Amino acid sequence: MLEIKDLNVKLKKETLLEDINLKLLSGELNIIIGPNGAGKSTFLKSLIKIVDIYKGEIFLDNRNLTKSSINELSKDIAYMAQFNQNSNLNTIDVLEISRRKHSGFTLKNKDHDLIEEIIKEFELQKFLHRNIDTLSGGERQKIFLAAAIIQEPKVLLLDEPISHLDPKNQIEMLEIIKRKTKENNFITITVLHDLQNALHYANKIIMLKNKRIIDFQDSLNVDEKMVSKLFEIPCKLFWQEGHPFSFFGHSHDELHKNRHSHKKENNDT
Ligand SMILES: Nc1ncnc2c1ncn2[C@@H]1O[C@H](COP(=O)(O)OP(=O)(O)OP(=O)(O)O)[C@@H](O)[C@H]1O
Repeated sequence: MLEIKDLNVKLKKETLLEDINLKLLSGELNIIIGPNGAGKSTFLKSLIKIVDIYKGEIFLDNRNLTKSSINELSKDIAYMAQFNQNSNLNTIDVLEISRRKHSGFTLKNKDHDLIEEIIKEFELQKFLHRNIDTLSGGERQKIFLAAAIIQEPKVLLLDEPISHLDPKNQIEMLEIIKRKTKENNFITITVLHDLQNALHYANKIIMLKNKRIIDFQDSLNVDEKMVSKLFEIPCKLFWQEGHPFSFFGHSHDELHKNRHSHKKENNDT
């Protein structure tokens, strides 16, 4: 279990996170949703100490991580950033370097087997010896996701891991994240802007707004009122055959009415 107690983050005089309290379970996918600038990325960064914690404590399986350095934390926590930096490395180098965080400098046969497995799972064969700086945004995002998962961490932190992917790749990556979380008992925390995918794949939804957690729910219990309050826009939400559908504040003004009737006329002729 990852237990976060009264976590506060300040940058100079500005408070970026206030009184965050959470208990997150192994084997569960927790998805953070919330408006731009709410503090979602800052929260992930505070757990891996890219930003300093001003107040509060973090416990992993009752071990106090609050005073651990980034290097110590990276044995237990893998982090995929929202914006990938250029690195001038080939894909295979990125995967091998990531696996070393788990197994130490000398990789064994079983590490190479796992790397092979991940390459197939993420369909990275074509890019193995390509410099990742030359790859597309989506290709790169898949590699960094594979690199985070291959560390087999206790805690997996993913900041908008599918933002550059097409719909098929988005679904495939979310399926992999969910399955690996369960199989490997990861405590996964993912930031996502897509509400439908968040509700479909998450075990738990963390709602972050104005530096605070305003709700923490089983994804099946999330309702329209909570989402409308979070994003300050009317939201319609319904489930069909196990799939959530959401619509945000569409206005039905003259402009839209004209557009719809125009479309209907075209279809009629
Ligand atoms: N290094 C920094 N210096 C100044 N302000 C910062 C810094 N890092 C973050 N902030 C501010 O803290 C707030 C939270 O930022 P954060 O990136 O955590 O938001 P977010 O919820 O991830 O937003 P988004 O959905 O837009 O990615 C923002 O107002 C941001 O401008």
